[in-house]
Amino acid sequence: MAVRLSAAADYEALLDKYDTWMFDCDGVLWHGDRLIEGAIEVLSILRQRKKQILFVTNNATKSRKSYKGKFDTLGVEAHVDEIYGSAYAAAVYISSVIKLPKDKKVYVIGMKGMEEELADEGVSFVGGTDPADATLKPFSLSDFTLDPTVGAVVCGLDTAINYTKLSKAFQYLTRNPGCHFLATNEDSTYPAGDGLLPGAGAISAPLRYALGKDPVAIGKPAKTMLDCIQAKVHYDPARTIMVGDRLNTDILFGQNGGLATLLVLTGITSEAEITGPNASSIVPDYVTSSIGDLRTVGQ
Ligand SMILES: O=C(O)[C@H](O)[C@H](O)COP(=O)(O)O
Repeated sequence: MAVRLSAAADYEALLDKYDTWMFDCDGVLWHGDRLIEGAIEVLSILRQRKKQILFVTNNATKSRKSYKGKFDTLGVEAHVDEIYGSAYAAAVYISSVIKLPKDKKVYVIGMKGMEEELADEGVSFVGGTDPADATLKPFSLSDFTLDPTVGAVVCGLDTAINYTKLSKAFQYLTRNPGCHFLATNEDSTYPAGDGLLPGAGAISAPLRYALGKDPVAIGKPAKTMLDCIQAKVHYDPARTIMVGDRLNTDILFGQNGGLATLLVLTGITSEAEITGPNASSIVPDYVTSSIGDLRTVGQ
């Protein structure tokens, strides 16, 4: 049963209990480019209390460096080595887990952030934001030249997705022997501004349906993301809390990593999913309405 936080003493107790605070971004700290009320103040209180802060996002559209730019624009203090995105995790997975040979490339369905993280890991890639793949003319196999050096396809959120990209990815995954099928994350939707938009999971869905197989998913809730963080940062799981808005990614990620979990109701998960007859089997340790509620603790 989740503990519903409400009194200042509840939040004060959480601050005493946990030294490392991992924050999801979309739906917890902001919606699109709109900060959630109180987010800046709470992060400032945590820093004043000398807490370790990490940002753990499934959004693969930005690299760690470009995410730092978003934090700066929004006036949120953040340092690049505190930011862990699924594009970074996917690039590390390809270079350090799969150990894709240097003469092999990755076909990218995704945006600049994925390309920047692959480049930072020294991984060659094609596709992505290449204008040649942005064409909206009907895809024809006779116009397509298979690149035999493509050894992996990585699929992330791509707001310029089209039939050409899906068809090229399908060719590589069915005609290049041993070609890896990877997804940065599998979020079905994400909160943007005043509503929801299809997430990365909705981008890879056509490929998994056409192929009849699932990709290896890198982001939350997979432990791969936590492995990337543990390779860079020391933290004590017993004194670490994951703050998220989605049960099947953020909260499950925390549980898979042996972390405490705090669900906020400013993003994807609604009250009906945690109480009543249709409540999810994924039960967070704590629930509060918004991250802004923690402002009630003394500065
Ligand atoms: O890829 C997506 O679907 C979205 O960018 C993702 O859902 C947002 O990631 P979050 O910051 O909530 O982990």
